[in-house]
Amino acid sequence: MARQKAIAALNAMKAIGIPMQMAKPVLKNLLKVYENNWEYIEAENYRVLADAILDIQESQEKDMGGKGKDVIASDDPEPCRMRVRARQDDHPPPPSNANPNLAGETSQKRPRLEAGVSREHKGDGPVSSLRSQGIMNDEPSLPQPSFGKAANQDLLQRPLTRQTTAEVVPPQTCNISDRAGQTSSHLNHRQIKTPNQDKRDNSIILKEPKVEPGTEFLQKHHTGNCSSDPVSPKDEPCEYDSPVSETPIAMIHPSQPHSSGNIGQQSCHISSKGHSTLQQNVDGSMTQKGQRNNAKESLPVNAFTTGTTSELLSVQESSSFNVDVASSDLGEKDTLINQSGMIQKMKEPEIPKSRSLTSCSLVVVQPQHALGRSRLLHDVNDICKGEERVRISVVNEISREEYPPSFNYIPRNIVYQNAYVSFSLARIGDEDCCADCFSDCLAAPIPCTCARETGGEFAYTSDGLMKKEFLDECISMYREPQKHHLFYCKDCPLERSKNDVLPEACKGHLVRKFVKECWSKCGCSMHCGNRVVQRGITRNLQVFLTSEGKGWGLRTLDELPRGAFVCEYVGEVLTNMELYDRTMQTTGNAEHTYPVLLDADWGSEGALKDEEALCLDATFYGNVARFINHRCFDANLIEIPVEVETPDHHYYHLAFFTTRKLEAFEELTWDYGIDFDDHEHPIKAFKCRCGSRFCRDIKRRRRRSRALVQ
Ligand SMILES: C[S@@+](CC[C@H](N)C(=O)[O-])C[C@H]1O[C@@H](n2cnc3c(N)ncnc32)[C@H](O)[C@@H]1O
Repeated sequence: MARQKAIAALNAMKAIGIPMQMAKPVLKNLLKVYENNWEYIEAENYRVLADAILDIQESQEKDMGGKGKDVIASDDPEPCRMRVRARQDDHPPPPSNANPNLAGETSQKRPRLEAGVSREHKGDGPVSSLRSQGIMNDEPSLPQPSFGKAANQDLLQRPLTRQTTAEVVPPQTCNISDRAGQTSSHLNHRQIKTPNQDKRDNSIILKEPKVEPGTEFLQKHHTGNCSSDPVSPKDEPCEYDSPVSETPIAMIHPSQPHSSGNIGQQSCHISSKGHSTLQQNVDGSMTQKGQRNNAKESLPVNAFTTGTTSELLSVQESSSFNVDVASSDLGEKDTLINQSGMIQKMKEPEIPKSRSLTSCSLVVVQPQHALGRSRLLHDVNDICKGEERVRISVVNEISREEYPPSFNYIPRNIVYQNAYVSFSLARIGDEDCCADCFSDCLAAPIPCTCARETGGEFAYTSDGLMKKEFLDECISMYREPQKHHLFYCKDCPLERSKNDVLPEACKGHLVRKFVKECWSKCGCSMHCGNRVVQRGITRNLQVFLTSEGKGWGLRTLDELPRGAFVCEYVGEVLTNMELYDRTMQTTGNAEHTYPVLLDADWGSEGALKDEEALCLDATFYGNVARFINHRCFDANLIEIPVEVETPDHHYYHLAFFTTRKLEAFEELTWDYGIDFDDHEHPIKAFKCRCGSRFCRDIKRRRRRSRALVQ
């Protein structure tokens, strides 16, 4: 509840132009001052909050000799403590539950704006916009808090008569705060409840019946006049209790394509010279990545383009390590390439300085236009734009002229901005590599040090599959998390990101099994059997429009054995704080992909800093995994953490392996871990059409129907 209130407050500030980073620490202090009495903070559309921010802004401007109008408060609330003001007695009294220790020091004094400091002349700052919207009046009618010890005392010296609710002007409905619930940060963490999160919430939804080995739910559909006669997923037939009205976002397309041009985005393709990763080429040979690929043309990508999709993209035959870097909406380049070939963003106005650029490997600028717009810019013959070793086609056998919304295809994760992901060789100690190995580690008589994460045994067979025992344990961990170990942070970065003001206690993180692959500092070759995920996609896959109304999906074109690596979940690496900010800014259109929390082994790293609490978001930059639809419980893929370039357990690759043998043309599915029972969640989960007999959503709907009948 407090979290939602905090989000609503921050949203209200945002609506009047006060960035969240500025509002957060002030709100935090206000809550202390008012002892979490939201009534006062919410009154008059968060008037006290806006006033307090203004005070700080004024104070900072004053401290800077009036020069700095655009001072942005850092996360450190220290500056808030710098001023103590006395207000005149024209305001209602403070909350009665204010610090009882100071109750004796009653005074009629109350904090106020400094005499002679007019808020009116502050010109174009957020608060003047507030005032222009009629949200702030000149005459304050509520307690005006100051901050810091002295300020607190000053505030608390007022008569301890609690203001009645009648005296408090109820907050007006702010257009943003209505949406706040829907766009709050925790939505993604909570919407995508991993099983461990389910456990955290004491939910019983994961106590699903275990799938009987070999159980299959066959019902084959023929989807249109597909030349290859694809077989639909082996889903059990499943009735839906009402027609689904929600149009999958993926099916929304610009109604009126315009002529091509470059509206709002330029892109350039830059090699990652600074990286020491190896890449296997299509022909199987290895090249050191990092050479500039001049051959690859930058393709302007924008929301409105004419022409057929296949005409619009030139497909590169060679696999390259390119990164799309977008410039700002204004078209100005706001990226730079540093000497080591890394891409860095030059300006990001709303990110506090305290979250400086760390040793990120790559930095991608968020294409601002991308939020919620569609572009018809896919090569239907290869949605990967030549970035993978295989081509992945797009087929639509259901409707005409509809292709997936545009996104930037990336074959590897890329740091958005603040995430701490360091791929330096120096950080890989002897215990994290097998420098003395040669050729294929799997062929050696004794497993090398790289097998340590998997209990001294390699996780892969010599056929490149996940070993049965390892896979079984991973599946059990995912499907029955209650049987496995949970780690509880003392100060949980995930909770901090959801609510910096009043973080809740850690709900627990599942300590999951890891695979450690050999890498560049190891002595073995790229053909070593302990390198599977880093080779990228090798299976023949296809993006297709599902017939069940789930939007686009991904399927295998060939039979796949159990334990086969299919693809990695690739996206932008974000801190959870960034995800919070991003989600606050995005509209509902961004919901078609699901950020994934990278919290598999937080326990091994002690207290994590915000820049180490990471997640992946494939909404704007991602690979084919962004098309994998959800299936409750008995999905045919499972994601397994794989450590490759860094021994850090806060960053790893999330690799999808098959949980059973798959037929050709079966849809690939993955259990997002959504808790369909989570009614408090600000964002409604989609109506699940997974078709599984264990569907949690169908069960929920059945329960609800039964309850209504009784
Ligand atoms: C990661 S995307 C998967 C790709 C998506 N279908 C598309 O067209 O881009 C997740 C979204 O797909 C849809 N989706 C995934 N699984 C679904 C399911 N089991 N039932 C209904 N919709 C589903 C939902 O709209 C969800 O927000």
